Amino acid sequence: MSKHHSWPRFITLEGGEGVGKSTNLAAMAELLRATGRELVVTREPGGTPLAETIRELLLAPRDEKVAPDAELLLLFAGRAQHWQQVILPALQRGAWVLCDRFLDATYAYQGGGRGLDVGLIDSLSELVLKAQGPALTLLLDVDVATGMSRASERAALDRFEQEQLSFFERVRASYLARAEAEPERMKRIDAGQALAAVQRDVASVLSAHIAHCEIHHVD
Ligand SMILES: Nc1ncnc2c1ncn2[C@@H]1O[C@H](COP(=O)(O)OP(=O)(O)OP(=O)(O)O)[C@@H](O)[C@H]1O
Ligand SMILES: Cc1cn([C@H]2C[C@H](O)[C@@H](COP(=O)(O)O)O2)c(=O)[nH]c1=O
Repeated sequence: MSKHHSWPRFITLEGGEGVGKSTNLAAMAELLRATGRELVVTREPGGTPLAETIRELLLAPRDEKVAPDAELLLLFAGRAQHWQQVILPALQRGAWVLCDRFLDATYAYQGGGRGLDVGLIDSLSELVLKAQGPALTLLLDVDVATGMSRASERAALDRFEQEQLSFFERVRASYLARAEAEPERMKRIDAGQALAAVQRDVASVLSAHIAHCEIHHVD
């Protein structure tokens, strides 16, 4: 395996369903824009026209059972396109990239939730990302019942949101295990707090990271 490279200006936001990612993304973007650098805000699955088409395929509820391997390959097809066309060029020209979900979601949903072999995810990740990834990941974490009740306030549930609670318990456990294994990169935020407290914690972690990048003049 190649040596891992973390891009300091690549930041990802993760968590289960209804944890408040969309709600917190705008304030995060504002903090990053205040640095005066270019900011690219993007998401996975998606982030390019082709990858957004793949997102539609992945999220649409359907009668046909989707094979977990097929789901995984579709995710990585979209990720390859997104990485090569959007994320990597932005990082190379010195921009911040703020991405709503990335590789950790695959370990959590396809590894934890679907029970796919983690070695398979490692291999696809190596192929597509060549051991590159974010220097900072914020994990918004709340108990599954709270997250699902927040998510279900929306009009229609997508194919993932229609899964059983036990699926989301495995997703959450997998996210938490990753945060515990990589505490420097992946910061858990208690998303069960009132929104103002969540936003304060998010801003504190992000501001510390921005200050670190500025002090150390990272490129
Ligand atoms: N800390 C909070 N306390 C109470 N409600 C919240 C909190 N954070 C977000 N919400 C509410 O929960 C709902 C879901 O939030 P949001 O859409 O930001 O979640 P999400 O993580 O983006 O969801 P998904 O990933 O499923 O799209 C929204 O109605 C939002 O206003
Ligand atoms: C990147 C990624 C995403 N998913 C799932 C997780 C969510 O249910 C949907 C995306 O929708 P949201 O608007 O971001 O909540 O896709 C996944 O299973 N694996 C992944 O790698």
